[in-house]
Amino acid sequence: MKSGSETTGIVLAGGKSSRMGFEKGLAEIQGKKMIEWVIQALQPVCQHLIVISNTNVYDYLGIPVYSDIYTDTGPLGGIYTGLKHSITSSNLMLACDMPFISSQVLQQLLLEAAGYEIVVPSIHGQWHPLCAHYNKQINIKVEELITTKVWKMQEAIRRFHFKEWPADKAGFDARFFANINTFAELQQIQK
Ligand SMILES: Nc1nc2c(ncn2[C@@H]2O[C@H](COP(=O)(O)OP(=O)(O)OP(=O)(O)O)[C@@H](O)[C@H]2O)c(=O)[nH]1
Repeated sequence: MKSGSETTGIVLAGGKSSRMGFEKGLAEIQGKKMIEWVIQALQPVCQHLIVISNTNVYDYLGIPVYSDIYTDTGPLGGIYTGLKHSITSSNLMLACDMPFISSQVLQQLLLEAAGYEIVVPSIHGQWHPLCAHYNKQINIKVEELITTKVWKMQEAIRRFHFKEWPADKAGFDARFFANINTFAELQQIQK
């Protein structure tokens, strides 16, 4: 394990992208792929970066890509695989379809992390568990939840010592946390 002050950025890109119709991390917004926007935001605040995906389309990024240990278990399965491969206690989990996230939000989230197993940002009470801080030590319990089919993120998070961080009260608005799921949403953004 690396020193306590280091953080791993874990990009979740192992979903089916069925609503987008193609691998959504590769969708382009202002000349850059969504996953590249996400990595750009993570880079200044993370010493290590990994991607969790079940294809080789992200190999070109030049950062380690790992495939899900438990398949078809949704984001929680991706979180498990990410934490398993992480070599730091501190981990920023980020979905590949959140291109508007910023380093400033992530930096602030890191400052909120001490003393909790999970810190989940919220905007007007709406949680964003796929842009959140996770301690590696929770992974044994995450595996238990997966194998007992507790796959819903909110239900899973409530089993841990967690904190909700109201990001709106810190001056960040919903746009930072927007995720792009459909081709129509992508076209709207590209206009
Ligand atoms: N590693 C991994 N990531 C996942 C998995 N399911 C979803 N994700 C990621 O979690 C984020 C949110 O995923 P969703 O949009 O809910 O699901 P999706 O399967 O990607 O997309 P849809 O098929 O359109 O629902 C995205 O970054 C996904 O890549 C999974 O089984 N494994």
